[in-house]
Amino acid sequence: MSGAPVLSVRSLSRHYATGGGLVRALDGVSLDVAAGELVGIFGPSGSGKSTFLMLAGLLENPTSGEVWLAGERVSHADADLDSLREIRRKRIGFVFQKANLIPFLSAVENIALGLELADVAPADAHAHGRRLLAALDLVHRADHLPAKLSGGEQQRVAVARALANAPPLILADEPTAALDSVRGRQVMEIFRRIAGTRGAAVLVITHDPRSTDLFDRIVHFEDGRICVGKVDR
Ligand SMILES: Nc1ncnc2c1ncn2[C@@H]1O[C@H](COP(=O)(O)OP(=O)(O)OP(=O)(O)O)[C@@H](O)[C@H]1O
Repeated sequence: MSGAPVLSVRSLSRHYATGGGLVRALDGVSLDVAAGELVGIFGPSGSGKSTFLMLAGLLENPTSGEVWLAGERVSHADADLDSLREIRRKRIGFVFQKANLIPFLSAVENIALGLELADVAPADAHAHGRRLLAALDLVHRADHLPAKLSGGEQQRVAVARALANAPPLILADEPTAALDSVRGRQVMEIFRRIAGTRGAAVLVITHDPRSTDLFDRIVHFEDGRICVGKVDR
């Protein structure tokens, strides 16, 4: 459906039954994110940010509520996670705190791998990987193994890998937490660029208040909910 938000989350909850009682990790969160939007997710530790990203990213089912992608309901309490794998692979790019690159593959091979698994010819996958690395000022490191790259370079490779199949939705969970402020800023600026030039919807969980100027919108989580009154800057 054209015009629909890239991501629409409706009354999403995730509860865990633990020995100590019911944990309401996420408790009725609704949020729409449009194409081209860069949204920052802030909130104290344990406020439900990562849980939200896992559910929005179709990595877990909610206890209740729904996740819609481009106007299509894809996830709900009874959704079959296995059947969501294909949607996840094609339509969502993930970046986590650690780059988690495959150590015995070069930077460009790390990016190309997912494309090759999706039946892109190896030569095309590698050429595309190099183009992405060039866009992130990293093409001179294309043939290096991850161990030869700095933390910031590894994280940029991870961003390139997430972009490889041009997903309309990028979800990043504290992608700059392991980086110094300069490199962290670089990575955040790349997300800004991706939203602006590729029209991707990008959600980034961060604790770093130094990047707030880059976001179109900031959402604050507290106790598994979005803080009303703090939704927009
Ligand atoms: N599998 C689980 N079982 C029980 N409780 C859980 C589980 N996963 C998360 N929680 C709880 O849900 C709440 C929200 O956790 P979540 O990881 O989403 O918070 P967060 O805001 O991402 O925190 P941080 O900033 O520290 O990463 C926390 O109280 C956490 O302990």
